[in-house]
Amino acid sequence: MNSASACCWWRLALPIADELEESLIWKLTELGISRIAVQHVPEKAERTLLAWLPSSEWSESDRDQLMVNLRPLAEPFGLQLANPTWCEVADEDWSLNWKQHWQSDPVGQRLLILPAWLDLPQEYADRLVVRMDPGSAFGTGSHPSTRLCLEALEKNPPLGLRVADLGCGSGVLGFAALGFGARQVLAADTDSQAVCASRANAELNQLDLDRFRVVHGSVDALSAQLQGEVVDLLLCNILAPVIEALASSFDQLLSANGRCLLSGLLVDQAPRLQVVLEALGWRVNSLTVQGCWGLLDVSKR
Ligand SMILES: C[S@@+](CC[C@H](N)C(=O)[O-])C[C@H]1O[C@@H](n2cnc3c(N)ncnc32)[C@H](O)[C@@H]1O
Repeated sequence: MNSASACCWWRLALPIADELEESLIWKLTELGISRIAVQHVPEKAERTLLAWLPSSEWSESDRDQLMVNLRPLAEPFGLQLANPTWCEVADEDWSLNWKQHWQSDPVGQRLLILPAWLDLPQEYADRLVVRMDPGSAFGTGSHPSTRLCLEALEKNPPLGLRVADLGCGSGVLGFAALGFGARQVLAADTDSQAVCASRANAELNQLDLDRFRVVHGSVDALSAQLQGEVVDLLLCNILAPVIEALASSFDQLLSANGRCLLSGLLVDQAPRLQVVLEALGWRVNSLTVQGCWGLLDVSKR
């Protein structure tokens, strides 16, 4: 094996069954791995989960341990994980891979997520187009937790609202919110690559700073940007334990009638999160489910 180098990545390639895709992506994200792609090969009816890990941070024993952590996820489905293939690749491999496998993606009835390098397909000419070049940030719109938010925004458009997007990734939720009528979006992410990707995508969608602004950090960074003002809607697609840890600070960001769309939780985690949120004084309006993922719509009481 090559020695680890700071500019290279370990690329994991793991053939998977359809039903394992969501829980494996969830587990990888929980373990701090956000550079993930799934290759679909329709003619072969199979898919391969790809993940990129910085070589300098993942020793051979760390990678073995990662597989030990992933294997139990197949058990509830009566499946076994295939053997992974690891290879060391250069930085550009990540984005090249996206470009090969990412297609225009209609979401709901009105939205189209369109990769930056593709032309608008004629059949979607009447859709609201969000152009994206996700770089290495999560958020192509294809993950169920993202789709749940996008569909909720379409169903209940944030007309004239000021919106915050916490954990913005590539910025996709904020751009869709603006497309569905939001007045302004303030976004934040703790991953500096996500901040860069969101800025680049804002430019791609020709949004100026009055409408879309992104900052590095979390709730505190949003608060600092707001300078005592508030938003009407908070979008937060992060994992349940993170939402749980941050929930007590959401209140300061929101207006008296404020609402939150909280995604990134597994359906099994919803009851616990609901109890935590209610204890903090939030009213849970609905739980929407897609596969094993859930979205909670909550508002101030
Ligand atoms: C699941 S991705 C969601 C990306 C995008 N909003 C979407 O819906 O597709 C979660 C994002 O939250 C960011 N994140 C994780 N913990 C965070 C925190 N405490 N505050 C702000 N961002 C956080 C991650 O860096 C990642 O970009």
